[in-house]
Amino acid sequence: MTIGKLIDGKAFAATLRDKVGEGVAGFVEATGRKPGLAVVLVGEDPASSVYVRSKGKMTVAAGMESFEFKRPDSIGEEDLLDLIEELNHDDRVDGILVQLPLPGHIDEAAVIGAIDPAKDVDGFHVVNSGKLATGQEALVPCTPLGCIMLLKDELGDLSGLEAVVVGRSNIVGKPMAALLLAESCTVTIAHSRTRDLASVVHRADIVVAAVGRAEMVKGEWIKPGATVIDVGINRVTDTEDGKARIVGDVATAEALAHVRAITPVPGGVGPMTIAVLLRNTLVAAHARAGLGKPEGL
Ligand SMILES: NC(=O)C1=CN([C@@H]2O[C@H](COP(=O)(O)OP(=O)(O)OC[C@H]3O[C@@H](n4cnc5c(N)ncnc54)[C@H](OP(=O)(O)O)[C@@H]3O)[C@@H](O)[C@H]2O)C=CC1
Ligand SMILES: Nc1nc(=O)c2c([nH]1)NC[C@@H]1CN(c3ccc(C(=O)N[C@@H](CCC(=O)O)C(=O)O)cc3)C=[N+]21
Ligand SMILES: [Mg+2]
Repeated sequence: MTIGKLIDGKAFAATLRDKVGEGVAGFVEATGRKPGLAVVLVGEDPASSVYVRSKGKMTVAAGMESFEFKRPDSIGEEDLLDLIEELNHDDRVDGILVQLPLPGHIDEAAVIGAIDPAKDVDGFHVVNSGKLATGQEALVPCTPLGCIMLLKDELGDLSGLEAVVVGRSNIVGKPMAALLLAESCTVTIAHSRTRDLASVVHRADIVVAAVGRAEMVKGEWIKPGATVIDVGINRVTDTEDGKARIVGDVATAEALAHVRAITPVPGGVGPMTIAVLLRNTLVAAHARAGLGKPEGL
Protein backbone atom coordinates (compact mmCIF):
# COMPACT_ATOMS: atom_id res chain seq x y z
CA MET A 1 0.00 0.00 0.00
CA THR A 2 1.24 3.47 -0.83
CA ILE A 3 1.46 6.09 1.85
CA GLY A 4 0.33 9.67 1.29
CA LYS A 5 2.35 12.77 1.83
CA LEU A 6 2.34 15.10 4.83
CA ILE A 7 1.92 18.73 3.75
CA ASP A 8 4.48 20.90 5.52
CA GLY A 9 2.38 23.90 6.53
CA LYS A 10 5.06 25.05 8.92
CA ALA A 11 7.63 25.43 6.13
CA PHE A 12 5.11 26.98 3.72
CA ALA A 13 4.14 29.49 6.42
CA ALA A 14 7.78 30.40 7.08
CA THR A 15 8.26 31.14 3.37
CA LEU A 16 5.09 33.24 3.32
CA ARG A 17 6.23 35.20 6.39
CA ASP A 18 9.55 35.91 4.63
CA LYS A 19 7.68 37.26 1.60
CA VAL A 20 5.54 39.40 3.87
CA GLY A 21 8.72 40.68 5.50
CA GLU A 22 10.04 41.80 2.10
CA GLY A 23 6.72 43.52 1.37
CA VAL A 24 6.89 45.24 4.76
CA ALA A 25 10.36 46.61 3.94
CA GLY A 26 8.96 48.09 0.72
CA PHE A 27 6.02 49.58 2.62
CA VAL A 28 8.33 51.23 5.15
CA GLU A 29 10.40 52.68 2.33
CA ALA A 30 7.31 54.03 0.57
CA THR A 31 5.51 55.45 3.61
CA GLY A 32 8.11 56.01 6.33
CA ARG A 33 6.13 53.97 8.83
CA LYS A 34 5.61 50.31 9.78
CA PRO A 35 2.35 48.45 9.26
CA GLY A 36 0.65 47.92 12.63
CA LEU A 37 -1.44 45.03 13.99
CA ALA A 38 -3.58 45.40 17.13
CA VAL A 39 -4.67 42.21 18.91
CA VAL A 40 -7.35 42.38 21.57
CA LEU A 41 -7.54 39.53 24.09
CA VAL A 42 -10.40 39.37 26.59
CA GLY A 43 -9.95 36.99 29.53
CA GLU A 44 -7.24 34.58 30.57
CA ASP A 45 -7.82 31.50 28.39
CA PRO A 46 -4.32 29.90 28.33
CA ALA A 47 -4.58 28.64 24.72
CA SER A 48 -5.65 32.09 23.48
CA SER A 49 -2.79 33.70 25.40
CA VAL A 50 -0.32 31.36 23.67
CA TYR A 51 -1.67 32.26 20.20
CA VAL A 52 -1.67 35.97 20.96
CA ARG A 53 1.93 35.84 22.19
CA SER A 54 3.09 33.92 19.13
CA LYS A 55 1.20 36.32 16.80
CA GLY A 56 2.92 39.25 18.52
CA LYS A 57 6.39 37.72 18.08
CA MET A 58 5.86 36.91 14.40
CA THR A 59 4.38 40.35 13.73
CA VAL A 60 7.54 41.99 15.06
CA ALA A 61 9.76 39.46 13.23
CA ALA A 62 8.08 40.47 9.95
CA GLY A 63 9.02 44.10 10.65
CA MET A 64 5.58 45.28 11.72
CA GLU A 65 4.40 47.04 14.85
CA SER A 66 2.46 44.87 17.33
CA PHE A 67 -0.04 46.37 19.78
CA GLU A 68 -1.55 44.05 22.40
CA PHE A 69 -4.60 44.91 24.49
CA LYS A 70 -5.46 42.55 27.35
CA ARG A 71 -8.75 43.13 29.10
CA PRO A 72 -10.33 41.19 32.00
CA ASP A 73 -13.24 38.77 31.50
CA SER A 74 -15.38 41.25 33.37
CA ILE A 75 -15.03 44.00 30.74
CA GLY A 76 -18.37 45.40 29.61
CA GLU A 77 -19.42 45.38 25.96
CA GLU A 78 -19.46 49.21 25.87
CA ASP A 79 -15.84 49.43 27.05
CA LEU A 80 -14.76 46.90 24.43
CA LEU A 81 -16.61 48.84 21.71
CA ASP A 82 -14.88 52.04 22.90
CA LEU A 83 -11.48 50.35 22.58
CA ILE A 84 -12.29 49.24 19.02
CA GLU A 85 -13.45 52.75 18.12
CA GLU A 86 -10.13 54.09 19.40
CA LEU A 87 -8.20 51.55 17.28
CA ASN A 88 -10.36 52.36 14.23
CA HIS A 89 -9.14 55.96 14.47
CA ASP A 90 -5.50 55.19 15.30
CA ASP A 91 -3.46 55.73 12.13
CA ARG A 92 -0.63 53.46 13.33
CA VAL A 93 -3.08 50.55 13.36
CA ASP A 94 -3.73 48.85 9.99
CA GLY A 95 -5.20 45.61 11.33
CA ILE A 96 -7.48 44.82 14.28
CA LEU A 97 -7.97 41.27 15.54
CA VAL A 98 -10.29 40.51 18.45
CA GLN A 99 -9.43 37.03 19.70
CA LEU A 100 -12.51 34.76 19.75
CA PRO A 101 -14.43 33.38 21.52
CA LEU A 102 -15.49 36.33 23.69
CA PRO A 103 -17.11 35.86 27.13
CA GLY A 104 -20.80 34.98 26.96
CA HIS A 105 -22.07 38.37 28.13
CA ILE A 106 -20.54 40.11 25.10
CA ASP A 107 -22.28 40.09 21.71
CA GLU A 108 -19.60 38.81 19.29
CA ALA A 109 -21.44 40.04 16.20
CA ALA A 110 -21.70 43.56 17.65
CA VAL A 111 -17.98 43.64 18.43
CA ILE A 112 -16.93 42.33 15.00
CA GLY A 113 -19.41 44.74 13.40
CA ALA A 114 -17.72 47.67 15.16
CA ILE A 115 -14.34 47.01 13.49
CA ASP A 116 -13.55 49.25 10.50
CA PRO A 117 -13.89 46.76 7.57
CA ALA A 118 -10.67 48.22 6.10
CA LYS A 119 -8.83 47.07 9.27
CA ASP A 120 -10.68 43.74 9.62
CA VAL A 121 -7.68 41.45 8.99
CA ASP A 122 -9.68 38.40 10.19
CA GLY A 123 -12.21 39.03 7.41
CA PHE A 124 -15.07 38.41 9.85
CA HIS A 125 -17.01 41.68 9.32
CA VAL A 126 -20.22 41.26 7.27
CA VAL A 127 -18.85 43.74 4.72
CA ASN A 128 -15.90 41.43 4.07
CA SER A 129 -17.87 38.16 4.24
CA GLY A 130 -20.48 39.70 1.91
CA LYS A 131 -17.80 40.75 -0.55
CA LEU A 132 -16.26 37.28 -0.44
CA ALA A 133 -19.68 35.71 -1.04
CA THR A 134 -20.36 37.99 -4.03
CA GLY A 135 -16.92 37.69 -5.61
CA GLN A 136 -15.60 41.15 -4.71
CA GLU A 137 -12.14 42.05 -3.46
CA ALA A 138 -12.14 41.57 0.33
CA LEU A 139 -10.06 40.85 3.39
CA VAL A 140 -10.44 37.05 3.56
CA PRO A 141 -10.44 34.94 6.76
CA CYS A 142 -6.89 33.75 7.50
CA THR A 143 -7.45 30.05 8.14
CA PRO A 144 -9.49 29.32 4.99
CA LEU A 145 -7.14 31.41 2.82
CA GLY A 146 -4.18 29.51 4.25
CA CYS A 147 -5.94 26.22 3.40
CA ILE A 148 -6.48 27.36 -0.21
CA MET A 149 -2.81 28.29 -0.53
CA LEU A 150 -1.78 24.80 0.62
CA LEU A 151 -4.31 23.14 -1.71
CA LYS A 152 -3.16 25.12 -4.76
CA ASP A 153 0.46 24.37 -3.93
CA GLU A 154 -0.32 20.65 -3.77
CA LEU A 155 -2.89 20.32 -6.59
CA GLY A 156 -2.46 23.34 -8.89
CA ASP A 157 -5.78 24.21 -10.54
CA LEU A 158 -8.69 23.16 -8.27
CA SER A 159 -11.38 23.70 -10.88
CA GLY A 160 -13.95 20.91 -11.22
CA LEU A 161 -12.79 19.04 -8.13
CA GLU A 162 -15.32 17.72 -5.63
CA ALA A 163 -14.75 19.44 -2.27
CA VAL A 164 -16.42 18.58 1.04
CA VAL A 165 -16.10 21.00 3.96
CA VAL A 166 -17.07 19.50 7.32
CA GLY A 167 -18.16 22.38 9.59
CA ARG A 168 -20.19 25.52 8.85
CA SER A 169 -18.88 28.14 11.26
CA ASN A 170 -18.64 31.76 10.13
CA ILE A 171 -14.90 31.79 10.81
CA VAL A 172 -13.83 28.59 9.03
CA GLY A 173 -16.43 26.41 7.29
CA LYS A 174 -18.51 29.02 5.43
CA PRO A 175 -15.63 31.17 4.14
CA MET A 176 -13.75 27.97 3.23
CA ALA A 177 -16.70 26.87 1.10
CA ALA A 178 -16.91 30.32 -0.53
CA LEU A 179 -13.21 30.23 -1.46
CA LEU A 180 -13.45 26.68 -2.87
CA LEU A 181 -16.46 27.79 -4.92
CA ALA A 182 -14.47 30.76 -6.21
CA GLU A 183 -11.85 28.21 -7.33
CA SER A 184 -14.64 26.44 -9.26
CA CYS A 185 -14.80 23.36 -7.06
CA THR A 186 -18.09 21.51 -6.65
CA VAL A 187 -18.69 22.25 -2.98
CA THR A 188 -20.63 20.42 -0.29
CA ILE A 189 -20.88 21.71 3.28
CA ALA A 190 -21.47 19.04 5.92
CA HIS A 191 -22.34 19.69 9.58
CA SER A 192 -23.77 18.08 12.69
CA ARG A 193 -27.11 17.34 11.01
CA THR A 194 -25.59 15.74 7.92
CA ARG A 195 -26.79 12.19 7.34
CA ASP A 196 -24.18 9.54 6.58
CA LEU A 197 -21.16 11.82 6.85
CA ALA A 198 -18.84 8.95 5.90
CA SER A 199 -20.38 8.59 2.44
CA VAL A 200 -20.52 12.37 1.89
CA VAL A 201 -16.81 12.64 2.72
CA HIS A 202 -16.07 9.64 0.49
CA ARG A 203 -17.17 11.65 -2.61
CA ALA A 204 -14.51 14.28 -2.09
CA ASP A 205 -11.28 14.94 -3.95
CA ILE A 206 -10.68 17.62 -1.31
CA VAL A 207 -11.75 17.20 2.32
CA VAL A 208 -11.55 20.12 4.74
CA ALA A 209 -12.29 19.12 8.34
CA ALA A 210 -13.19 22.03 10.66
CA VAL A 211 -15.28 20.44 13.38
CA GLY A 212 -13.45 20.55 16.71
CA ARG A 213 -13.75 16.81 17.47
CA ALA A 214 -10.55 14.83 17.93
CA GLU A 215 -9.88 12.40 15.06
CA MET A 216 -13.56 12.04 14.11
CA VAL A 217 -12.90 11.73 10.35
CA LYS A 218 -11.77 8.13 9.84
CA GLY A 219 -9.26 6.80 7.33
CA GLU A 220 -11.78 4.59 5.51
CA TRP A 221 -14.02 7.63 4.84
CA ILE A 222 -11.38 9.09 2.53
CA LYS A 223 -11.58 8.43 -1.22
CA PRO A 224 -8.25 6.98 -2.41
CA GLY A 225 -6.00 9.79 -3.62
CA ALA A 226 -7.95 12.64 -1.99
CA THR A 227 -6.21 15.64 -0.42
CA VAL A 228 -7.17 16.34 3.20
CA ILE A 229 -6.87 19.63 5.08
CA ASP A 230 -7.21 19.19 8.83
CA VAL A 231 -8.15 22.47 10.53
CA GLY A 232 -8.99 20.98 13.93
CA ILE A 233 -7.05 21.89 17.05
CA ASN A 234 -8.08 19.54 19.86
CA ARG A 235 -6.30 19.25 23.18
CA VAL A 236 -6.19 15.63 24.34
CA THR A 237 -4.38 13.61 26.98
CA ASP A 238 -2.26 10.86 25.50
CA THR A 239 -3.51 7.47 26.73
CA GLU A 240 0.03 6.07 26.77
CA ASP A 241 2.18 8.72 28.44
CA GLY A 242 -0.57 10.85 30.03
CA LYS A 243 0.85 14.00 28.44
CA ALA A 244 -1.26 16.77 26.92
CA ARG A 245 -0.95 17.16 23.15
CA ILE A 246 -2.99 18.47 20.24
CA VAL A 247 -4.61 16.42 17.51
CA GLY A 248 -6.72 17.36 14.52
CA ASP A 249 -10.23 16.41 13.41
CA VAL A 250 -8.87 13.62 11.19
CA ALA A 251 -7.40 10.27 12.26
CA THR A 252 -4.15 11.14 10.50
CA ALA A 253 -2.28 7.83 10.84
CA GLU A 254 -5.24 5.91 9.36
CA ALA A 255 -5.87 8.52 6.68
CA LEU A 256 -2.26 8.44 5.43
CA ALA A 257 -2.93 5.06 3.82
CA HIS A 258 -5.72 6.57 1.68
CA VAL A 259 -4.75 10.13 0.89
CA ARG A 260 -2.62 11.76 -1.75
CA ALA A 261 -1.65 14.36 0.84
CA ILE A 262 -2.78 15.55 4.27
CA THR A 263 -1.91 18.40 6.64
CA PRO A 264 -0.59 17.29 10.05
CA VAL A 265 -1.62 18.75 13.41
CA PRO A 266 0.44 20.48 14.66
CA GLY A 267 2.50 21.87 11.79
CA GLY A 268 -0.21 22.13 9.12
CA VAL A 269 -2.94 24.74 8.98
CA GLY A 270 -2.17 26.47 12.31
CA PRO A 271 1.09 28.14 11.26
CA MET A 272 -0.57 29.20 7.99
CA THR A 273 -3.27 31.06 9.90
CA ILE A 274 -0.70 33.32 11.53
CA ALA A 275 1.30 33.83 8.31
CA VAL A 276 -1.87 34.85 6.44
CA LEU A 277 -2.78 37.21 9.29
CA LEU A 278 0.50 39.02 8.66
CA ARG A 279 -0.18 38.97 4.92
CA ASN A 280 -3.64 40.44 5.47
CA THR A 281 -2.17 43.15 7.70
CA LEU A 282 0.24 44.14 4.92
CA VAL A 283 -2.63 44.08 2.39
CA ALA A 284 -4.72 46.33 4.67
CA ALA A 285 -1.77 48.69 5.23
CA HIS A 286 -1.19 49.00 1.47
CA ALA A 287 -4.85 49.74 0.79
CA ARG A 288 -5.05 52.32 3.60
CA ALA A 289 -1.90 54.03 2.29
CA GLY A 290 -3.33 54.16 -1.25
CA LEU A 291 -0.64 51.81 -2.55
CA GLY A 292 -2.94 49.20 -4.11
CA LYS A 293 -2.18 45.51 -3.62
CA PRO A 294 1.26 44.28 -2.50
CA GLU A 295 2.94 42.16 -5.17
CA GLY A 296 3.45 38.40 -5.01
CA LEU A 297 1.20 37.70 -2.02
N1 LIG B 1 -5.77 25.81 12.75
C1 LIG B 1 -6.32 27.00 12.90
O1 LIG B 1 -5.72 28.01 12.58
C2 LIG B 1 -7.69 27.11 13.43
C3 LIG B 1 -8.26 26.00 13.98
N2 LIG B 1 -9.54 26.03 14.44
C4 LIG B 1 -10.08 24.77 14.93
O2 LIG B 1 -10.97 24.26 13.94
C5 LIG B 1 -12.04 23.56 14.57
C6 LIG B 1 -13.36 24.18 14.11
O3 LIG B 1 -13.40 25.53 14.56
P1 LIG B 1 -14.75 26.42 14.41
O4 LIG B 1 -15.20 26.39 13.00
O5 LIG B 1 -14.48 27.69 15.09
O6 LIG B 1 -15.73 25.52 15.31
P2 LIG B 1 -17.28 25.68 15.64
O7 LIG B 1 -17.49 24.94 16.90
O8 LIG B 1 -17.70 27.09 15.51
O9 LIG B 1 -17.97 24.86 14.44
C7 LIG B 1 -17.87 23.46 14.36
C8 LIG B 1 -18.69 22.95 13.20
O10 LIG B 1 -18.58 21.52 13.19
C9 LIG B 1 -19.87 20.97 13.06
N3 LIG B 1 -19.95 19.68 13.76
C10 LIG B 1 -19.92 19.47 15.09
N4 LIG B 1 -20.05 18.15 15.37
C11 LIG B 1 -20.15 17.53 14.17
C12 LIG B 1 -20.33 16.19 13.79
N5 LIG B 1 -20.41 15.20 14.69
N6 LIG B 1 -20.42 15.90 12.47
C13 LIG B 1 -20.33 16.88 11.56
N7 LIG B 1 -20.16 18.17 11.86
C14 LIG B 1 -20.09 18.50 13.15
C15 LIG B 1 -20.82 21.97 13.67
O11 LIG B 1 -22.09 21.74 13.10
P3 LIG B 1 -23.39 22.64 13.51
O12 LIG B 1 -23.22 23.94 12.79
O13 LIG B 1 -24.52 21.83 12.98
O14 LIG B 1 -23.35 22.76 15.00
C16 LIG B 1 -20.17 23.28 13.28
O15 LIG B 1 -20.64 23.72 12.02
C17 LIG B 1 -11.76 23.64 16.06
O16 LIG B 1 -11.02 22.50 16.43
C18 LIG B 1 -10.89 24.88 16.18
O17 LIG B 1 -10.05 24.83 17.33
C19 LIG B 1 -10.30 27.17 14.32
C20 LIG B 1 -9.78 28.31 13.80
C21 LIG B 1 -8.40 28.39 13.35
N1 LIG C 1 -10.24 36.45 15.95
C1 LIG C 1 -9.68 35.25 15.89
N2 LIG C 1 -8.94 34.92 14.80
C2 LIG C 1 -8.34 33.69 14.73
O1 LIG C 1 -7.67 33.38 13.72
C3 LIG C 1 -8.50 32.77 15.82
C4 LIG C 1 -9.28 33.17 16.91
N3 LIG C 1 -9.87 34.40 16.92
N4 LIG C 1 -9.48 32.33 17.97
C5 LIG C 1 -8.82 31.03 18.03
C6 LIG C 1 -8.54 30.46 16.66
C7 LIG C 1 -7.49 29.39 16.66
N5 LIG C 1 -6.39 29.94 15.88
C8 LIG C 1 -5.15 29.33 15.72
C9 LIG C 1 -4.05 30.03 15.29
C10 LIG C 1 -2.81 29.43 15.21
C11 LIG C 1 -2.65 28.11 15.55
C12 LIG C 1 -1.29 27.51 15.51
O2 LIG C 1 -0.31 28.18 15.24
N6 LIG C 1 -1.15 26.22 15.76
C13 LIG C 1 0.14 25.53 15.74
C14 LIG C 1 0.61 25.19 17.16
C15 LIG C 1 -0.47 24.62 18.03
C16 LIG C 1 -0.06 24.32 19.47
O3 LIG C 1 0.99 23.70 19.65
O4 LIG C 1 -0.83 24.71 20.37
C17 LIG C 1 0.02 24.29 14.86
O5 LIG C 1 -1.11 23.85 14.58
O6 LIG C 1 1.06 23.78 14.47
C18 LIG C 1 -3.74 27.39 15.97
C19 LIG C 1 -4.99 27.99 16.04
C20 LIG C 1 -6.70 31.18 15.45
N7 LIG C 1 -7.93 31.52 15.82
MG1 LIG D 1 -16.25 29.07 17.46
